[in-house]
Amino acid sequence: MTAGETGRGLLELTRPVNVVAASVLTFIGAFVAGGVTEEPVAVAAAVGATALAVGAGNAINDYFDREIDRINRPERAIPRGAVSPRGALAFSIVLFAGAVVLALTLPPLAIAIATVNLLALIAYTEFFKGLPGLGNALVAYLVGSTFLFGAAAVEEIGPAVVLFVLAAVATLTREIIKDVEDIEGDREEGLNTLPIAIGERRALVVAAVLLVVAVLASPVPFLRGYFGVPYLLVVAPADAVMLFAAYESFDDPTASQSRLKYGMFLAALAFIVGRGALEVPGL
Ligand SMILES: CC(C)=CCC/C(C)=C/CC/C(C)=C/CC/C(C)=C/COC[C@H](O)COP(=O)(O)O
Ligand SMILES: CC(C)=CCC/C(C)=C/CC/C(C)=C/CC/C(C)=C/COP(=O)(O)OP(=O)(O)O
Ligand SMILES: [Mg+2]
Repeated sequence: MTAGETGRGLLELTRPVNVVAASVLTFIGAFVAGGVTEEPVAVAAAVGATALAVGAGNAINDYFDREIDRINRPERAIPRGAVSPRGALAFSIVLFAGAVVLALTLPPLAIAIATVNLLALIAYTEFFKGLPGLGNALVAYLVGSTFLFGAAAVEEIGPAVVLFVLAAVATLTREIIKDVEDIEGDREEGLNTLPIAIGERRALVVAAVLLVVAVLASPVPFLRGYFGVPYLLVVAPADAVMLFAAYESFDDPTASQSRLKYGMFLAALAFIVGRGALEVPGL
């Protein structure tokens, strides 16, 4: 294995797309709270802590999942031999340490959120992933919490709570669909995920109902005055993509979970556009 292949493997372990996306969510939390210009250093520290924590969480997840991934995802860095399990664990520990250092520079509520999240990231795979729905709910909380974390960094949590709920419910939907996709490997490993516990179709119905609830609630940030009218113009197509993905999940969970992720990214853009529109007179 060359140094370049190992380096690429380590980068891959972090799931850089998720690292960037989660970091953007933390920024949005601070942006919606109106604190980016007043507290740029705190916002940068919160975004950095999120990036390092998500990278660490993904790396330690692949370390703990290395046997499942030999079945479900043999192309991943550890099963294909690009990174050793011990190397992945050491890399994760370094990233976790960096997240702690940055989080400790933040206000008490942000430190509290980071403490819960870092412990949850370490505990997720070993203790929660195999519990029907609980593992999914923990990942959903983690994703939604990024908005709270960014808002807590600038000490104005209010508007982020609605975004927390929307992101958590949409992520819960996607996590359930991902478990349907991974059901064979999870079953081999003795994990009692929701699709294994209640059946694939029932799990997909639960996922679809959750998403419909989130979509119906998606106008709330506009109704509460957190976002301007342009928010509705961007969240509407995002809602349509996510609803189609939920419908698609019954036939093709792989395509569905991927499309759902893009719909959620578009919804995150709607949050940025919606809050930015309030700064533009007349919008
Ligand atoms: C209805 C409505 C308006 C919903 C809002 C949806 C929203 C803004 C969701 C945020 C989701 C998002 C952009 C998450 C960031 C990416 C991330 C950290 C995902 C969580 O990763 C866990 C996942 O299981 C990893 O698997 P994979 O993504 O396949 O690598
Ligand atoms: C704000 C702070 C301090 C932290 C943010 C924490 C966040 C946003 C975490 C995002 C969610 C995350 C990275 C969870 C880690 C565990 C993980 C990758 C769960 C999904 O993995 P599996 O259920 O094993 O499925 P796959 O590995 O096939 O994706
Ligand atoms: Mg995994």
